[in-house]
Amino acid sequence: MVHDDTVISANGLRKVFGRGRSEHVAVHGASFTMTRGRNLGIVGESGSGKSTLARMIMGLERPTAGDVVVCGSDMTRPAHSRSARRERAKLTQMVYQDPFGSLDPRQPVESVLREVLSIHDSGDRSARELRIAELCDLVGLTVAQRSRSPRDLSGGQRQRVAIARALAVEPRLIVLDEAVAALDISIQAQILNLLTDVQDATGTDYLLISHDLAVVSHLTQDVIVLRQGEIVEQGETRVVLEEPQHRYTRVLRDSIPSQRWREPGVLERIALGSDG
Ligand SMILES: Nc1ncnc2c1ncn2[C@@H]1O[C@H](COP(=O)(O)OP(=O)(O)OP(=O)(O)O)[C@@H](O)[C@H]1O
Repeated sequence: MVHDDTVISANGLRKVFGRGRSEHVAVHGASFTMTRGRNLGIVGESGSGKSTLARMIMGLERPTAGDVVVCGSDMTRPAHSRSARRERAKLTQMVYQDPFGSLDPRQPVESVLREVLSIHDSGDRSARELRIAELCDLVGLTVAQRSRSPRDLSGGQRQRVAIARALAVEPRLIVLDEAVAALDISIQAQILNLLTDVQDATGTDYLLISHDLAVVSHLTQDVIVLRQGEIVEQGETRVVLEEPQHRYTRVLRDSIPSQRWREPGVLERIALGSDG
């Protein structure tokens, strides 16, 4: 049964690519629930099916079997009409590892946001300009940075633009697909802190795909562990990381050289420059 506070309800989600001898099962019957106010992490090594699972949740990949409902909307069916696609965009937005996945390198930041707002927002021109300023303030882009294009910004600034672009639509859920993986550790910490502030301000929930358990433990309350397309463990992030029940989770956890995910607040300390 789907409750009002259910953000994602996935039942037996399965994805098979190719046919015959080239058939590959990327996701084997994944079932789980994500609840409002509890960010969910999906962890697993490269090729374990994290992005395929996320793409099915967003309605970008059609499942071979099973179904997924996001905030009451069935994402299994293709969204053919423009209004259906617009409705879907208001449910979920994605922030990628490479911001150029959602940004034109040459389009100035303000123009990116203006375009998104004009598609999704019925407000007038002056309301849109106010909203652009509000979004840039929220993600910490200076006035000078707003008139630049993404190719003239740093990696961290570009990720701020990608986050502002996602927020412009006021989605119920933001999917962060390795969104901080390409950033230096101190910039990574700044963006994670920004994501926490944005969540406090907007109430958007996050689905976080990451191979980095420090990032997962910083931002999520619940976690799913994927191995070769199968969920081998799921539960509260703290419990799963502290007391993994599955051997694969232990291997993932122990493969982090410094075990730094254990230290509460380690990312904040790095961001503040007080971590040795
Ligand atoms: N369009 C596709 N056609 C065929 N195989 C695919 C396709 N997309 C993904 N796969 C395969 O499905 C498996 C899961 O891929 P997926 O990208 O979901 O993994 P991932 O866990 O996100 O990996 P990474 O962390 O490296 O991004 C991989 O073996 C991949 O090669």
